[in-house]
Amino acid sequence: MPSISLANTTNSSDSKKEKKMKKKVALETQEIDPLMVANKNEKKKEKEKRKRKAAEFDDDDEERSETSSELCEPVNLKKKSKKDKEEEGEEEEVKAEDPNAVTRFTISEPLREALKKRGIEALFPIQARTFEDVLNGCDLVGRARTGQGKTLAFVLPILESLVNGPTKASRKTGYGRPPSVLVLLPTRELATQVFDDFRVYGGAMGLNSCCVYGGASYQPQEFALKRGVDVVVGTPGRIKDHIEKGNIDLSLLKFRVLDEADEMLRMGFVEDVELILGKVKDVSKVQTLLFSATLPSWVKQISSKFLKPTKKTIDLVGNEKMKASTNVRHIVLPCSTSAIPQVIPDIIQCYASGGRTIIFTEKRESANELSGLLPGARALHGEIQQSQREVTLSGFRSGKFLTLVATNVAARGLDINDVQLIIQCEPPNDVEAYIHRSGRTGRAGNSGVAVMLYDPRRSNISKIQRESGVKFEHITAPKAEDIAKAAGVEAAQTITQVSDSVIPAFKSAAEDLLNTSGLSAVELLAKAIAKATGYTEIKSRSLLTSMENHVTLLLESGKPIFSPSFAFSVLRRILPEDKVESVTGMSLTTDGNGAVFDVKKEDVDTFLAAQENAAGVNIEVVKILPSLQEREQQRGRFGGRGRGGFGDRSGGNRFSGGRGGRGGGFSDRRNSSGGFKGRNNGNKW
Ligand SMILES: Nc1ncnc2c1ncn2[C@@H]1O[C@H](COP(=O)(O)OP(=O)(O)OP(=O)(O)O)[C@@H](O)[C@H]1O
Repeated sequence: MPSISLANTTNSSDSKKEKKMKKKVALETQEIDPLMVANKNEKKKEKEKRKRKAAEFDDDDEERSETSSELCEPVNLKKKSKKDKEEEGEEEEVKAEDPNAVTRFTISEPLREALKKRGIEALFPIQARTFEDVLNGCDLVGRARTGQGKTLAFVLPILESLVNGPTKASRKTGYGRPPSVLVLLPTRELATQVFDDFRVYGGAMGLNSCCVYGGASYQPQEFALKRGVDVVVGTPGRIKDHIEKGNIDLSLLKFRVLDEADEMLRMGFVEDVELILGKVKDVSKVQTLLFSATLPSWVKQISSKFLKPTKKTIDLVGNEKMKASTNVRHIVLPCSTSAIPQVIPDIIQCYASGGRTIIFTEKRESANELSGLLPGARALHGEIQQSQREVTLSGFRSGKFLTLVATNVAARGLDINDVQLIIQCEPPNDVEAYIHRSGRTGRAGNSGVAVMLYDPRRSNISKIQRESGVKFEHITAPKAEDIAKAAGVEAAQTITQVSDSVIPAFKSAAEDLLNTSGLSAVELLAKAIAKATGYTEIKSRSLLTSMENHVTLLLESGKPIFSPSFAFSVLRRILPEDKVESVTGMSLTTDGNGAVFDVKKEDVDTFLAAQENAAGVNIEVVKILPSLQEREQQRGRFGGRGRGGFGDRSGGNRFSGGRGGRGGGFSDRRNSSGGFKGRNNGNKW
């Protein structure tokens, strides 16, 4: 059990109080302060910035985006004249000063109203940059960082085109009409989310949409399709099934959209996608749009197969070094597998600002296991029944619980309000996964925090750093005392809210305690608060593996240490075998002159005293974790006596301490699926 219990089943009014309290704590506890206070202040600034952001056109972006526009003649897109604006009144005029104001685009009144209801009065850059091209009939590849509004970048111009624009004339209406728009997405959750945008904004324009995905029953989907819809949103497998059953007729299709295209293709949907796109007889009459935050080069090659040669590319990331969200604090924290369940509640306490947290694991079993260990958390992965997945996601969205433990099934596209913190239990296999996972926070101009846990001996964070352009902040696990302080202030606040009416009932017990305990009233109250927070024992954490009641030591032998086995041999010369055996996490320092490792707190004195047994050997307690060599640098050096396996302290469950076994699942990346193959439940999420 974690030593700190989390009250993460609060409702939204509680969460407001929580946030207030956290700010107070932040001002009182120095280690945590800068993060929280900065977060809050940043948020305020972010809000103001967000307004400005929508208005910004980056000249560099202009240069970065390639365009080829021969076939794309502008239609009906003149900006409003001064006279028009005068007629619409002063308020409209002020908004129109914003170059990305909705009023400056060919967006009709009902759509404008629907946007306004959702608080959108200006387009984000990717939307502003692609709007005219899509409305003009261009095929388009669109790329912008996570959370920058790529969905509306295709939804808005498509709707305008269908209702008032170039595709209006040839669009069929009435009962049994075939769809005009087909949107393909990799996951059901994402399909539902994008469908919701089409439902709301399309509904405002008098257009009908339906959503089709595997795991749900066919009948309602068939019924909707037969009745006739304008927009079909769904996952490739189920859409293919409907096409083959004759439920979807693509003969009058005007738009096809591949959202999160790289993921769809990576998941093994290539054949389904090709088959679906191949069903369109006359491709010259169909516009194809492809959007993602990540477009690996192999996707660009594939896109040239599906999109016209005259396609436009609007790439707001381009060759910029930073590919991940710039609104997110990207943090790494060393942590052994067995310490993960204990460390996560502390990270949430310090970095979630009372908001939602998504924790990513590599495997489904790990998501199940971890969600069982974290109070109030729920799991989401591909093996969970669709109906339950929907319940879980909607519970998370509505704030019924604040911690979601998910596999990559939640990495892409999910847009959930107030996700403040992302925790990745280990570095993902590819940089795209890092970019999308961390992008579940810091959306639409808000700020967020992404913490990635790693084992220095096994993980390679510099590859992700290099490829994503992220400059990671290195921290160690929040200190127990700070967490206790934070939790204590929260509990104290809760106690003051307890009704005075309970006092008479508990007064005599309190008096007895005061008279017999030998403690002062303040000391007793401190214990009561500790009990209330579930934090009855202060445990120290090691800097290297974040394990409770362990201490990180540095070994130097007066000459370079080339391998962990050499470090072990030095220890063996000066310490009994059982003490050497108890060492965990042996890692080499980047300068090659030392090795750091964890020992049990009660063994620290033995290790420090042992240095007297050999000249030139120095052992000391580490105050600040030095820079460590990564897996690549240490590869092949862990041979010595089979030591150094990641799971060497994993026992019964994959998170708890104890010896024996690699632990599998959570800890062993070599057991992981190594790819997302197959459709629907065929993938390993
Ligand atoms: N013009 C706008 N003004 C304010 N908010 C907006 C605007 N456009 C989109 N949003 C909001 O921004 C959030 C992120 O949008 P969206 O999910 O489309 O991002 P995305 O770029 O597709 O992200 P990802 O790459 O993670 O899928 C949504 O909550 C959306 O409602």
